[in-house]
Amino acid sequence: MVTISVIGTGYLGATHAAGMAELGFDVIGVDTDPVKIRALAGGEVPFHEPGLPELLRRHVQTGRLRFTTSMAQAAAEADLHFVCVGTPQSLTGAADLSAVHAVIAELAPLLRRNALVVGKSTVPVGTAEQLTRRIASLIQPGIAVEVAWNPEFLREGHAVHDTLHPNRLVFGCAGPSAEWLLREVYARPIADGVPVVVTDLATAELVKVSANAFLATKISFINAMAELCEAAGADVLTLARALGHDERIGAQFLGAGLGYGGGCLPKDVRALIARADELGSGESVAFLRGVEEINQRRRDRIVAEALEVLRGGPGWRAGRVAVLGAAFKPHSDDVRDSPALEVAQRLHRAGALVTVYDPVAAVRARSVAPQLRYAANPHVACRKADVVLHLTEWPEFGSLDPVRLRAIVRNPVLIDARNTLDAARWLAAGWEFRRPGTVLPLVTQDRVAAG
Ligand SMILES: NC(=O)c1ccc[n+]([C@@H]2O[C@H](COP(=O)([O-])OP(=O)(O)OC[C@H]3O[C@@H](n4cnc5c(N)ncnc54)[C@H](O)[C@@H]3O)[C@@H](O)[C@H]2O)c1
Ligand SMILES: O=c1ccn([C@@H]2O[C@H](COP(=O)(O)OP(=O)(O)O[C@H]3O[C@H](CO)[C@@H](O)[C@H](O)[C@H]3O)[C@@H](O)[C@H]2O)c(=O)[nH]1
Repeated sequence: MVTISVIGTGYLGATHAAGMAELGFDVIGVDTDPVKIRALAGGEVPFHEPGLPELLRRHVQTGRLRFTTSMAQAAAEADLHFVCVGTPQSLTGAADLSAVHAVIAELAPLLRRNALVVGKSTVPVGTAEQLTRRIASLIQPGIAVEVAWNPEFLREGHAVHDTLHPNRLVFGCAGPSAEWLLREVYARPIADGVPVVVTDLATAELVKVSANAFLATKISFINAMAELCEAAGADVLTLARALGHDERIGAQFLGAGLGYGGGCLPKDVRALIARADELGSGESVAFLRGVEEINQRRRDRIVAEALEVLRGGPGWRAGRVAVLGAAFKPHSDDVRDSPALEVAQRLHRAGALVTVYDPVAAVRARSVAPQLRYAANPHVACRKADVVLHLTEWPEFGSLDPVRLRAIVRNPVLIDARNTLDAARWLAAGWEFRRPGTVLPLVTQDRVAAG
């Protein structure tokens, strides 16, 4: 059985390493961050991901899953190396590939036996071919090292499930031996019926970014419709439900609200635009600039609405804003390009006293936005608030008691920027309930039969 290394043990790599151990392989996780490696080796996941601590601990205890900062150890022991390092946005909008190149520069000269290097990081099309040439120039004579691309589609907050039960596997291969080895690694999900798409390196790289660009487009489409609904007095929630019943459209990713954020969709859309420009194909993806603009307008919209409430209310001089949610989405503590945190920071810059509550992301949020106040629970966050903003749809916000909260705030105005709260409950408790792009329950035109 092959031994696997997973290089880069962040959100993707730590989950993938534990997933590979669950599939029965001996796995070595490698990272340059000694603090992260110490935590993982001790069975601690340094971020919030449901189900991952249990999986990690189980396999650290069996000894099947080990962690090290030593690339030499990974090179010596593993036959297959998954590259899972970050590819953040650079100043130009293009992907910053320095970590990927650093891995190859360190790993390739250390290899003493044939190996398969499998990219999982999200990269611009053409990267794998470039790395193939680079590896060939760095390896010892007499050994064969192949490059394959196996993009990852996991969602944060559902990462363990998505790793063990992906909805498809994509293998970008330059030759048959890579495909054979990848089929061995994923034998269990393949036996469970997960479809496999085997293709060339470039197509595999492009599948990943185009999937994210498509998801971003779907979100911006429904947010554009929300703008139109607002202008026309129509209801985007009903519109989305009616659209979603059409199987050709599908109900997922039609959640209108504050728009997309996180460590993937925003940067991958920008990187795709940048790469298409480099390839002389900028025109083909010109619409993605519109997708981005719509997404940015959602944040602008909520900031403007909160300021409007503050200006009209009693506490404008040092208006108090309660922000519910800091993570870019629920079930994650990731605050990379978080719409919630951007709105909170912009209101702070505008002079408001902003207090944020998030069930798990407060520590990370504080490290990037220390100027904001953080509360230990939603009730403390809402104390004397002039406006309450619902910016990340954590399930616990759905069970807040609007009657109790009304007694705590100074001005009972709630902006539900994620469109998931039960408007009727808040209205019945005497709140001014705002939900851009929607018609509030008493006058709803929804005639779609329940179910
Ligand atoms: N987060 C996700 O949900 C997700 C899902 C699919 C794909 N991806 C893609 O996976 C890649 C990683 O994303 P992430 O969210 O896990 O990022 P991350 O920042 O959480 O993790 C990256 C890790 O790589 C490590 N690293 C950097 N340079 C290194 C080096 N030279 N050697 C070894 N380790 C090194 C960092 O210390 C860090 O722990 C990105 O390309 C991302 O687009 C992420
Ligand atoms: O209807 C929706 C669905 C999502 N979002 C927002 O879109 C963002 C991204 O959500 P999601 O895609 O669930 O989160 P990620 O964990 O970033 O996952 C995306 O990015 C990963 C990294 O590339 C990919 O692997 C996944 O397939 C892809 O869904 C979040 O801010 C959500 O709040 C909406 O606004 N409306």
